Amino acid sequence: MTATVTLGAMRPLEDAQEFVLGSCPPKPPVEVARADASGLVLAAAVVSAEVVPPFDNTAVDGYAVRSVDVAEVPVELTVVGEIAAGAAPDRPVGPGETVRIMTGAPMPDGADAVVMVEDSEHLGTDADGNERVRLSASVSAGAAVRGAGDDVQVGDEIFSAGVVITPAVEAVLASVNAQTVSVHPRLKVAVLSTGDELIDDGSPLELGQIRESNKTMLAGMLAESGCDVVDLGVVRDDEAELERVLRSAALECDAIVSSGGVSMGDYDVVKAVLGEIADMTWMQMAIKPAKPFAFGTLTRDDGTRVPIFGLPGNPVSSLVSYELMARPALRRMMGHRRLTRTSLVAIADADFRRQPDGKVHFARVNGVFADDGRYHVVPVSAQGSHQLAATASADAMAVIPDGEGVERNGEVAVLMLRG
Ligand SMILES: Nc1nc2c(c(=O)[nH]1)N[C@H]1C(S)=C(S)[C@@H](COP(=O)(O)OP(=O)(O)OC[C@H]3O[C@@H](n4cnc5c(N)ncnc54)[C@H](O)[C@@H]3O)O[C@H]1N2
Ligand code: MOO
Repeated sequence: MTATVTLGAMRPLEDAQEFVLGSCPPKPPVEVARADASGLVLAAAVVSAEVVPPFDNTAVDGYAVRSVDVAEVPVELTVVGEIAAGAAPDRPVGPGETVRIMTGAPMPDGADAVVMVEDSEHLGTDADGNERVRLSASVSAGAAVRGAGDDVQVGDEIFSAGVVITPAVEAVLASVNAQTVSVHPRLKVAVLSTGDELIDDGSPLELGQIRESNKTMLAGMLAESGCDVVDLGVVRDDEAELERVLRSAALECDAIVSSGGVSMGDYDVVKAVLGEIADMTWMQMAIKPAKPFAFGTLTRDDGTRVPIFGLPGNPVSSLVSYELMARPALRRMMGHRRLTRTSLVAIADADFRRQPDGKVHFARVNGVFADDGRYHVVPVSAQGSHQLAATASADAMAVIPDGEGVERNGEVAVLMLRG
């Protein structure tokens, strides 16, 4: 395989994103049990085979009545039975009669409305042994009755392809007895970090060593994106070992995310190995941070192309690169229609000064929705690409176009990082 090295010219972000998305098509649909589908994206519309609610039922606890019997109130009626939720009525309601009924219970024949229990007074048993109640509210036909099918009818297309299976969607699927659904499968994504300087076993650091942190972050971000994560650990600077790990990950996983080794280092094991076994493009993107980025595919024997995202090693750059490059692509593979984070126009509560350098800057910010209804942002305290401590609690990234920056009180586009 040959590696394409883009030197000199920086690639516009949108161009790089389009290039990556083009190699990350949605995974073919699979039929899965509803219980395993939470968070996944429907690949086909769901048409209901059942009605919801399945029968006319009461919306309140009270007395099922014939509405004509309560046209004039107060009125006394004979209580001829009781229907709890889950029970079936065993007799109709005749003139002058009522049935005590609990929320959700089926309406008995004859009754066409329900008087709330708050509007009743239990009178006890009369001389003939009949239980009597006085009702003080007049209700019209249909009052407090939830008709069969007034939520979902047989044949309704309740969800279209592309809908995300949230807990509420899952509940509706349960309510119409959809036992399986056609979805884009959950992605299994391998994550690794590379470099002999990385220590992840808690041992004391020697000069030159640092603690591994990117993989910890990326594994969490992948899980947050709805992927199953396969942690490949820290792979040492050993070509044979890295090749073995990557090849085996490509057999088992739908995508691979690595951090480190994508910049200009004289000799880099990641570059050497990926250049050998995958079809990689090494880019310098016109953004800061996260300028260096690599993307490619490793082709399995069966022809499946497994995307590989080579994120930069600097921790903040790794985070930004994941957000801008890997997350949208992985979401596309999982069938999501909306690939990017929520964006909005915010008010800069501080100067966002910068110098022209041909790049779009992504400043990490904290923000609040203020009383004026606008989102107000200030930069986090440190903006270096090695200063993850400041970025970790950022709410959003402010997009500062090439130029002199944005002045305090000016408008600035932001990409939300959470929520
Ligand atoms: N001559 C140039 N040097 C650099 C350039 C450039 O354009 N020309 N770009 C800089 C930029 S921008 C970035 S970002 C970094 C990207 O470097 P690499 O992706 O090659 O990553 P490394 O060199 O391996 O590491 C960079 C930095 O990050 C630390 N790191 C790496 N992995 C981890 C990890 N898993 N956990 C925590 N920290 C990690 C590593 O120790 C380095 O400090 O290149 C610039 N250089
Ligand atoms: O991507 Mo580097 O992002 O500017 O530190």
